[in-house]
Amino acid sequence: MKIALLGYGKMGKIIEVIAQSRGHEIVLRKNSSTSFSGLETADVAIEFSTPETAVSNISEALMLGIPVVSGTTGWLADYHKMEALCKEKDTAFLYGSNFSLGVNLLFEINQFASKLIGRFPEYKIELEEIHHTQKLDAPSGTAISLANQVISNTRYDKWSLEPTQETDLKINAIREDAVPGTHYVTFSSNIDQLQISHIAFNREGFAHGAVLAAEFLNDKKGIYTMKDVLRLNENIFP
Ligand SMILES: NC(=O)C1=CN([C@@H]2O[C@H](COP(=O)(O)OP(=O)(O)OC[C@H]3O[C@@H](n4cnc5c(N)ncnc54)[C@H](OP(=O)(O)O)[C@@H]3O)[C@@H](O)[C@H]2O)C=CC1
Ligand SMILES: O=C(O)C1=N[C@H](C(=O)O)C[C@H](O)C1
Repeated sequence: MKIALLGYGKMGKIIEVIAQSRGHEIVLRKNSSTSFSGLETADVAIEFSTPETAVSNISEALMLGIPVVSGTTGWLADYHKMEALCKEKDTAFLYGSNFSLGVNLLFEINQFASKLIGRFPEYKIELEEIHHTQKLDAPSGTAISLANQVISNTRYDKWSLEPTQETDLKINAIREDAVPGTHYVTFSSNIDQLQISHIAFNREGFAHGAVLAAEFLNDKKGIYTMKDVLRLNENIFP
């Protein structure tokens, strides 16, 4: 498969290594100062750039009818525009706030835990994410995905970095040198605490998931998520 990398920073460089080890060819490595030359030859584009440049990068590929896997966070206010463009160009699009297997399993556990524990008002719910100091957005895309799950299952109605109402779900965003990505969801009462978490030891899980998503999207049309790639829609209980 011929892959265009839209964004060639920390993630783009690890994705390159994993893609090549799986027999794929990189036909474009785009950063802030290079052109889109070579994009037209790609079977699929993998986009990890910046919140400000994600929409233009994704649009450029979709306009050419090239399927796009996007992992950039902090641009989701425009998600519906990319969905519409994908449908108009009859191609494929997959966005994931987090491509690691571990976090996608955490999403399944959080869906269940928030539905179950959210029935008991004595438990207050809070989120915390810790990332490296170069990260441009806060809170993380993953924390927003986790928060949206809590909000759809509990009394909380919106997330906030500085909550003012009882129904605001607090997200604590911490920046520390060199942390690849840590997330906690904590359920606390006056007498005890339950907690679920994911701690990434490096960026390989994100990059591996992105390459799996690109392989999945190669022959598809439509809008997909990591649930489709990892077949998490299938009922695992007999
Ligand atoms: N979904 C997931 O699983 C994960 C998502 N992410 C997200 O991915 C994004 C990228 O992360 P990361 O690789 O760590 O960030 P980096 O800052 O290391 O890399 C960003 C890259 O984007 C490039 N860039 C800037 N402008 C453009 C442009 N106009 N067109 C193309 N590329 C451009 C930069 O180029 P230059 O160097 O020239 O400035 C740089 O190469 C972030 O939003 C992050 O939150 C990160 C990890 C996992
Ligand atoms: O910027 C990062 O590094 C990461 N970004 C993603 C996010 O915002 O959730 C995924 C991962 O946590 C690393």
